[in-house]
Amino acid sequence: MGNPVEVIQSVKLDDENSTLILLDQTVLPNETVFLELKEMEDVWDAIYQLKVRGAPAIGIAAGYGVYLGTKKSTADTYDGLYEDFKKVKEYLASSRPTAVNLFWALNRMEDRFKAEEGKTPAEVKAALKEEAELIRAEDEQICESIGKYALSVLEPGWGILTHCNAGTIATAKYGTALAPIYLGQEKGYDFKVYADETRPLLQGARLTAWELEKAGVDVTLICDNMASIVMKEGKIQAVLVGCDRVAENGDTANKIGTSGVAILAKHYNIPFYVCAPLSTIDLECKTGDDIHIELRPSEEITSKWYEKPMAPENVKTYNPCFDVTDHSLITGIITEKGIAYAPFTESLPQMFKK
Ligand SMILES: CSC[C@H]1O[C@H](OP(=O)(O)O)[C@H](O)[C@@H]1O
Repeated sequence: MGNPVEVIQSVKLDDENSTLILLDQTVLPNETVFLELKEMEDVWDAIYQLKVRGAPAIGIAAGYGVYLGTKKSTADTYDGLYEDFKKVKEYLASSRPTAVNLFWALNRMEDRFKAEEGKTPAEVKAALKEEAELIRAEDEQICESIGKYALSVLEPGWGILTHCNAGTIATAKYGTALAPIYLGQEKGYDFKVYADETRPLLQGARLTAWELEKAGVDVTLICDNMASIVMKEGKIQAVLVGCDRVAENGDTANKIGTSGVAILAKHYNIPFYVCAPLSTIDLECKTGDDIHIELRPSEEITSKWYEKPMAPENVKTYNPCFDVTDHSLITGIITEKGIAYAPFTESLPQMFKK
């Protein structure tokens, strides 16, 4: 039986060489390639191209990225360094709009910068490195805690459907939606995971199936249009998904197709859980209508995975890469502080007070 915790760490800092090391998730499962990035333009591109992806992993990469970008500054005053810091922060913030962890991490790094007011540039840079390392280290503990809370609503031997990839490579370790799978495996829970391939970028086929097979977990890959039949046939006892931004009322933005899975789960009376670190919950967003949904290039639909385009050249396309699952379709939102149940406008803020 494999050991999930040995699954590759997807974001690392090589401070000695001022380098951000990223597992390139766009070439998995066929190649395992680590990118060594020194320039902010390359970090921006890695986030935009989903070379690093998954809300928590994006936040961790942004924390290290803004540290490395600020480390390059030659400013010899606190204020001068702050001007350079803000330029890097604003640049990285423009890479992708939906996953709140990007902005949460960058804002947390700015708060730490401000907490160091009056210090020398060298001292501030050291503090930024420390904060970026804390973001990563905390994420490991957060995901493990989400996994433990999730196990409290699952039974050994259950069929679990998941969408996209909210696994260990999308976080510091364990993942969010996959955390209970890994923790359950260590306890002999013998979950049977059904992974939606998740068109158009196939995070489920390329990443979740790869991660879980590598860890020795029972995983079955299905096309997105098969979610209904596996539920109807009684193969699924729970749905677990990740998230990119949770609004105060519980409306949740996650990979495109998630809301359809939630509607199916409601129809078949199957519990549907969102696994959400508090860093992905945005109480400033009152409802899902306030969440900016990223639109992506047409080629991801028409040609990215094929030697020749599989659609008429220049056909009109629409490629929103997230959708919003209405809070009424969500059984519970599993955080590192506990499970929030409806009414989420009351239960979610309570999670931040624990
Ligand atoms: C714990 S990963 C959360 C979330 O991020 C993924 O989006 P993307 O692959 O575009 O970065 C997906 O929606 C996951 O559920």
